[in-house]
This record gives sequence, structure tokens and C-alpha cells, in this order.
Amino acid sequence: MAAAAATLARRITRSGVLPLCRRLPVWGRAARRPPGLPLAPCRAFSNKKIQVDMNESSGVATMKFKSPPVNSLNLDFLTEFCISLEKLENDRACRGIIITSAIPKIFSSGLDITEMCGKSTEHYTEFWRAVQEMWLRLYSSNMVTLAVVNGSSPAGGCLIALSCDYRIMADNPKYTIGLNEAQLGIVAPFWFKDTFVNVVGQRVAERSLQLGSLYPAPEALKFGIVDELVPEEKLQEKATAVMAQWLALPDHARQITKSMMRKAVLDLLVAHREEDIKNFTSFVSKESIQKSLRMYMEMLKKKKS
Ligand SMILES: CCCCC/C=C\CCCC/C=C/C(=O)SCCNC(=O)CCNC(=O)[C@H](O)C(C)(C)COP(=O)(O)OP(=O)(O)OC[C@H]1O[C@@H](n2cnc3c(N)ncnc32)[C@H](O)[C@@H]1OP(=O)(O)O
Repeated sequence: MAAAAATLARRITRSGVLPLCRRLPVWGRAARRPPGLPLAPCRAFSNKKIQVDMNESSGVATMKFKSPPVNSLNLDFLTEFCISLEKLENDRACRGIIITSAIPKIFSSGLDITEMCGKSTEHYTEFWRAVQEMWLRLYSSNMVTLAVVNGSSPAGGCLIALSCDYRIMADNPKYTIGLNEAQLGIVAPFWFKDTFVNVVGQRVAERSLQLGSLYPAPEALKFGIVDELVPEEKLQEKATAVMAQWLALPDHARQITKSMMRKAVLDLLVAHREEDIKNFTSFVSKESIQKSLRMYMEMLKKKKS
């Protein structure tokens, strides 16, 4: 596992672009399972920050974020996430993934702000490439991707949910979700914005992005940021039912449709990846941005006392 992580990290950071393997539609992957072979009911693999349980009889993997205190997306987390996605993408038995959190009340707090503060240009480059890689893999996945948002999910956490095919959120107004970058004095990059527009439409996205709005669960439902609210104790049951509904269709039809809907947005980042990294590194390197991020971190810490 450590060797695989190191290899992936090297591939992400050195070669520039990690080959997006199996991006094109896979024709009925489940149908290629050898007939008559008994299936092990469940397999699991776990890294430091993400637990993956694969149910082979249903073809559904559950990926649980378990990086306390708040599942922030640092370089190690992003690398593990990419490795887990690659493993599942290449596993013919896996047709769908449920992405959720093992940390109570938090889905993910978004990008780890400490990765964007006081570091070198090389570090910002490596970090941003990993963020891009995570999104490219998730947004272009052939699998059915279902976000079970069982806690707050600002910024990068919201991006993960938005990149899935369907979002179920716990019906708790204390949990919020949204792209709140503007509140930190930073700007959601174009591919965050495009992903958001594809889910909620231009008007809601524009207003929400300019205001950096974080929506309590009921409002998130109203604006279409999530598809359903479910009592927290019913999330698992609901996720299983939704996944079964999506998996009832032939894989190839769903995959080609998904690819058709998302291709333009994906292609744009692939074509402008290096430019996007340069924009990010020069933007976060500005003293004014560093100051905003430091103040935001201080505000988070003060909030506790
Ligand atoms: C024009 C060209 C543009 C190009 C691109 C330019 C710019 C780049 C844009 C980058 C896009 C950024 C995306 C992001 O995801 S930025 C991150 C945004 N995240 C947040 O705003 C969330 C902040 N956190 C919270 O609101 C809360 O922590 C919470 C998630 C609601 C959880 O609340 P609670 O349970 O009360 O926990 P605490 O607040 O006490 O937090 C526990 C400790 O965790 C630290 N923390 C929290 N979030 C983060 C984070 N995102 N990164 C790093 N650390 C985080 C917090 O400080 C506490 O630490 P402590 O225990 O040491 O005090």
C-alpha cells in the first residue's frame, strides 16, 4: 500500500498528467464476471485516512473518510483517495461507490488550509495537481457515485459531493454545505464553478459563489445542491435503495450518457491543467491571500474559545 501510494504520488507530481485510465465507457463490466463463480460477500481495504469496504454480491463499495478531526483534504488524503478510486475503477466487480464519512457531524471540511499557507511554490504545485487529479478521477468515474453527506461539507468537501452522480444528505439543519471560498477571500476555480453550475444551474451557482454561501441541509435541498434529505439513521438504507435503482440500468448506457454530460467540463481542465496550476500557485502566493487564509484559520481557532 505504501509503495502504491508512493508510486501514485510520484506519477501525479512528476509526469504532470496521470493517465486517466478507463475514462471511456466500459461495456457492462458486471456482465464480464465469470459465470458460476462464487463471490466473496465482502472485501475491504483500508489506508490511514480512508476505509473501503467492497460488497461483491452487490458490486457496491463504500468509501468512508476517517481523517480526524474534520476530514480535511491534505496531500496524503488526496493521494489515498486517488489510489482508492483507481483500485475500484479497475475492479470489474465494482459498479458503484458510496462516499461518506466515519467522523460524526463532518463529511469533509474541504481543502486543508494549512496546505495553502506558508509553503513553497513546489508544494503548492504538488498540492494543486493532487486536487485536480482527485476531481478528474471522481467526476469522470465510470462507476455510479453516490455521496452520503452525513455532516458539514464546505468548499472542497462540497466539490466531492457535487462531483458524484447523486447526493443524499442527513436531514439536520446544523449540517451545512456549499462552496464558501469567497468567505475565505479566495476564489473557487473554474472547474469547481462548472461542476456547481452543472448541478444547480447558472443563477443559483452565481449567487452562491459570489456570496460564498453555506446552506443548512433544508436550504441545500431547496436549491438543488443535494437531491434528498433523509433522517441520519436512515441514510444507509436509503443509499442502498438509491444505488440499486441506478445499478438496475445497463452500465454502458448510463456511462455513455454520463460521459456526454460531463466531457466538456473535464476536457477544459485537462487542456488547461498546467495553466490552472500556475494560476493557483501565483494566487495563493500573494501576501494578501496568505493574510486572508491566516486570519480565517485564526477565526476557526478563536471560535472554539
Ligand atoms: C483567479 C484564479 C483562482 C485560482 C485558484 C485560486 C484559489 C484556490 C481556491 C481553492 C479552493 C479552496 C477550497 C477549500 O476547500 S478551502 C477550505 C474551506 N473550508 C472551510 O471553510 C471549512 C472550515 N472549517 C469549518 O468550518 C469547521 O471546522 C467545520 C468543518 C464546520 C467543523 O467545525 P467543528 O466541528 O466545530 O471543528 P473545528 O472548527 O473546531 O475544527 C477542528 C480543527 O480542524 C481545523 N480545521 C477545520 N477546517 C480545516 C481546514 N479546511 N483545513 C485545515 N484545518 C481545518 C480547525 O482549525 C481545528 O483545528 P484545531 O483543533 O487545531 O484548533
